[in-house]
Amino acid sequence: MDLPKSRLFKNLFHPSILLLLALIGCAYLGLTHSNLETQHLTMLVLISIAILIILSVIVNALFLKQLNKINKQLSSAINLEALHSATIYGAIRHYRQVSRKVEEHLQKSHMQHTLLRTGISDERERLRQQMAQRKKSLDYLTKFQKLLSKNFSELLLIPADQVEAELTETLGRVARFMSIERVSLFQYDQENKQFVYSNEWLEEDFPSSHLLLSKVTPAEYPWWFEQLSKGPIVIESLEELPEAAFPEKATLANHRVKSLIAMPLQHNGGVIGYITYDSLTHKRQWEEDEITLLSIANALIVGTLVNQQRYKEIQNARETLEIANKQLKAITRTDSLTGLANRRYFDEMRQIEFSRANRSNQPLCLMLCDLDYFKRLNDSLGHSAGDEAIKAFAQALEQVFGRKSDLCARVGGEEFAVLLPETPLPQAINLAEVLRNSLWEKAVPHPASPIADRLTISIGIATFQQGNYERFDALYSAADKALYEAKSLGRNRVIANH
Ligand SMILES: Nc1nc2c(ncn2[C@@H]2O[C@H](COP(=O)(O)OP(=O)(O)OP(=O)(O)O)[C@@H](O)[C@H]2O)c(=O)[nH]1
Repeated sequence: MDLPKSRLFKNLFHPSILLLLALIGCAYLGLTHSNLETQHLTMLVLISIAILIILSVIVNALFLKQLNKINKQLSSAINLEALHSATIYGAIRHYRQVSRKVEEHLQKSHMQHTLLRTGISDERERLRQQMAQRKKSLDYLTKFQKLLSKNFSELLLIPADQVEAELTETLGRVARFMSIERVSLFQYDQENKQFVYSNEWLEEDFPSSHLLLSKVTPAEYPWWFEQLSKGPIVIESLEELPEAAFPEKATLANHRVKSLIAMPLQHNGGVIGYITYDSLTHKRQWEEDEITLLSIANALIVGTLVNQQRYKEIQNARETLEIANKQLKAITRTDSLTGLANRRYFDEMRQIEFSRANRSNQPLCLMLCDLDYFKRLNDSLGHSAGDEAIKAFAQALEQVFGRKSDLCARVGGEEFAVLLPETPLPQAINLAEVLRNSLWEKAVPHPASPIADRLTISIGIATFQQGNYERFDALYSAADKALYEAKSLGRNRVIANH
């Protein structure tokens, strides 16, 4: 390999060459211009220098050999074409190349390392944010879970007649927690085969679903009800609805719904209702855990509604039973032909009224009425005409005795009794006359009567006052006695037992 001229020139002034030249000069002067002793000393120095030079050449050769070896190793290490240099210069040049490549490699590695470090710190930041987000979401879900379990378990415990209002409040609490603006509950109406709005909670100033839609039939929204039969409907945006859901899309848009969750209320394998949780202000990405928690809440709502339904059924049954009891009681107290009180009820009431009159020291009048020659009416006009005549007299009784406290009863075939609490005798006699005239005015035909062309009545009256009778039976006997007297005196009259 040829050295460039500049390097050749530089090498001529290398210190070792200059030193060699200085030594040769000194040797020449020592050998030519000195005595024998000095010449010997000079020779000794020259021989020493020669040995040193030989040693230096050997060391140099060994160094070069070693250098070549390292050179080969480095070349193969960095995948360069193997260089073979016999000179230090070649080796150094090669080393520079190698070191440049090594430096480039290191720089590249450093850059990669820097990039890697940046990547790791980005990833760490991403993970940190992800963890913070997850923690936030977990906190939210934990609070949500607490809210649901507290509110809905309370709902199961409150009396069924208070559930209606409390359920709306509970749904409102859930809505506020989820930051949504409307929750609506629709329940299945078995009779009309439709879902009917039953409860709704609304954030202020937001439109009610109920005003737009109070009942929904599966025939109108087949897609909706098919989805509900499978599970919750989760809509993040109305745009994602399939074509088959066009009526639903139109209705939801009309209801200003941006996103919603609809939870079916399932019981005994059927859908008994559903709840819609509507976001009206913005599109929502619902969390899967939110839906899971709402499903748990749903089970509690179903339990509440089923309880409430049972309560209503029991209430209805109780009311029906009460009505039936009242009817039964009325039947047992009423005379079927006239609708007046019957003998049994009269017997129940007479003692009560007698005791009351006794206690309050108020007069109590008893009026006994008996239709005149009634057997003859039956015989002449027939039994049904007799029944009609009895009914006509019952009507007259009801017209004359309008006070609630007055008790008119049919106590025998054609015998009637009237109990008049807090009624003095003269007033009772007047009323009896009014009654007698009222029957006369009705002109119920009685062709077989020997005293008139129509049905007439005989009335006997007795009054309990100031303890004049010890027992009701005595009062009754007195009235009966007066009636007997009215009959004896020719009938169609009023007789009072004074
Ligand atoms: N049609 C009809 N007749 C009845 C009913 N209950 C009783 N009677 C009849 O009423 C009649 C009562 O007759 P009596 O007790 O002899 O008295 P009367 O014929 O009214 O004669 P006086 O009372 O003396 O005026 C009987 O013939 C009974 O059969 C009834 O529910 N319907």
